[in-house]
Amino acid sequence: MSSIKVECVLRENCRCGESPVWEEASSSLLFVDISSKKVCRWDSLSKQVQRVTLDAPVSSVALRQAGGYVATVGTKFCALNWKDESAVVLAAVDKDKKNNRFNDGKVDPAGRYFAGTMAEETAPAVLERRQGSLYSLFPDHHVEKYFDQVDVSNGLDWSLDHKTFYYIDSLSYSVDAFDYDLLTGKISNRRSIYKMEKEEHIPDGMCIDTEGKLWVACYNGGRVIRLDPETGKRLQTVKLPVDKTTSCCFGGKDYSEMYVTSARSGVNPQTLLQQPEAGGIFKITGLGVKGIPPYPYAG
Ligand SMILES: O=C(O)[C@H](O)[C@@H](O)[C@H](O)[C@H](O)CO
Ligand SMILES: [Zn+2]
Repeated sequence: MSSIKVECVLRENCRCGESPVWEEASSSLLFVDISSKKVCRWDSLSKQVQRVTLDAPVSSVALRQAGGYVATVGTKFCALNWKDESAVVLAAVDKDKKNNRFNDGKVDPAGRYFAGTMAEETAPAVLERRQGSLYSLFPDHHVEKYFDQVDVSNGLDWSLDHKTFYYIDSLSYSVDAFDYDLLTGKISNRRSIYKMEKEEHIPDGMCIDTEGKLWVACYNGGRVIRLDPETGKRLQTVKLPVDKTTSCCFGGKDYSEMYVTSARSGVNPQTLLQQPEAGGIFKITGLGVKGIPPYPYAG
């Protein structure tokens, strides 16, 4: 008997909600609205939202060990001071690609901030292809580039033993794995561990659970799917009441709840009537599996 419950906890009307991150210290969910250039923090206790608007599309946010946050803003890795709403540039990438911006990002278990880029879209999933690259910002603020030729750099996470890096380039319709060397931050041996089914549409954001299984938000698919990276099999599908589900993370008490972001951009007017919560933040309870706390950026 399933007791899975999906509820819209915040009707934020995000144009492109992304990068949900649980901040345990404040019982809050951080997320971004990329095209609105906003970082948001939803307090799960008071239900209040604080919003900080930056001067360029902000595609991911992460905790910072020193306090405050880091975010990918335009093509820059930035430190974000929440109180005075200021962003300080730590490093810039893709300087020769004026039409590029960062997309999804996440911190690795050693405190490096990984994020990839893409060409700006003219419509959802319509863009100049192979313009993106994957980077990471080390704690000393130097940047390493892993590879280029990326279409839409998206979901990423690490296995529980830190020996595998999982990565999604959305338009490949594949979830990939690499061997990961935590000590050096190097990746190698790329392979696909899951190919999307037609009705699952585009793989977007991703997170891992305490059993080492991957959860992938399916853009246009209105669902999150649970994958076994060892067997390459889909284990579970949880449907949401909006099509453009963009990313997911665990949070809440003991990381037993899942939070899912969504997008409103590109949803046509008729669909919006049936999906008024498009662009909202959803909470899934009763999954029976937990997540792990996000790693903070160590620099
Ligand atoms: O949310 C993101 O990661 C991108 O910025 C979005 O624009 C969509 O996911 C993309 O269109 C699907 O490929
Ligand atoms: Zn994404």
